[in-house]
Amino acid sequence: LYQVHYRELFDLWDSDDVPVPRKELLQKVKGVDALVCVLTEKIDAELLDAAGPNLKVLSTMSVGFDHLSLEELKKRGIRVGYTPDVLTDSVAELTVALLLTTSRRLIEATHEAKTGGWGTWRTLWLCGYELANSTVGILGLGRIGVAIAERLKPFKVKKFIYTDVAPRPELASLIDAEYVSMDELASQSDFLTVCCALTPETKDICNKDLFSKMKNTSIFINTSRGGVVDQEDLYEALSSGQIAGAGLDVTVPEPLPTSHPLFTLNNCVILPHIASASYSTRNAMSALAANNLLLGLKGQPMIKELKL
Ligand SMILES: O=C(O)[C@H](O)CO
Repeated sequence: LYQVHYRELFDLWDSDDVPVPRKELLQKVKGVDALVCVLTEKIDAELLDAAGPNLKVLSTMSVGFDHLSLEELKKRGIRVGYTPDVLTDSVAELTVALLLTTSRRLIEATHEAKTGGWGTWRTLWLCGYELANSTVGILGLGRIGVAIAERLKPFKVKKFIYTDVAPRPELASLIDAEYVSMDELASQSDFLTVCCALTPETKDICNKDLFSKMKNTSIFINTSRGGVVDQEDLYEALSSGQIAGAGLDVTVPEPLPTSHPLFTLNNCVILPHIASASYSTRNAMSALAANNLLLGLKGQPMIKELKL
């Protein structure tokens, strides 16, 4: 009985291997009151039209919301829940792991050890860059940027700097970070980590112009969204030695085709968008997404709701 009831009330795409095919989603969404989605689903006018006027609540299991057409949602009076905060620790932890993997060349090193490249101990072999006495730059200071800096501080970082649309003194004071211009961020950072959301303003913000101002000993890290980086410019900067290395957890597109030129570079570490992928965080994200949805359906304030 429970199952029959359940099936009448819910429709679940029960596969973690492939996203729901768009055609199927457009059919199944028809007439629903509420929808939970992840970042692989584009929630745009076409989908909202297919859902129709019953749809009152959308809950995305993500902190990012660049897959949602906020304007279209607002126009239709649809409330939107999302999942900030619960993933901050996991994303910050992975960012530190990716930074160290890139700067200390761990992927190259394990490859050499496994494939016979490990000869005698050599003075400059596989040397990288260390955090001690470095300047770490944060592009877009929010909860995640602060959490990354808090984790990096014990590595004896000398200075934290950040840029954003405007100074964020409250957050910056938590990590003693100095507000600088974009140009200063580029030229002073030994490690530059991107933590901003993808918006029309930040699209391709990490481009030739930024890379050309960076030191050729600096490491670029992105765990936000691939769209903030001009990947052709990044390839150029990495292959010409303009910058020392890059660690990316996000790309355009995702998955990044295995034939992509960035995969040919030893100084580029690419992860498949796993920053929040810990069991506890994904559980917390899904519980928050479900609770946001239920509260929205009851007409109550969601735990985490986007202001449209
Ligand atoms: O937006 C998000 O939530 C991350 O990219 C995936 O956890």
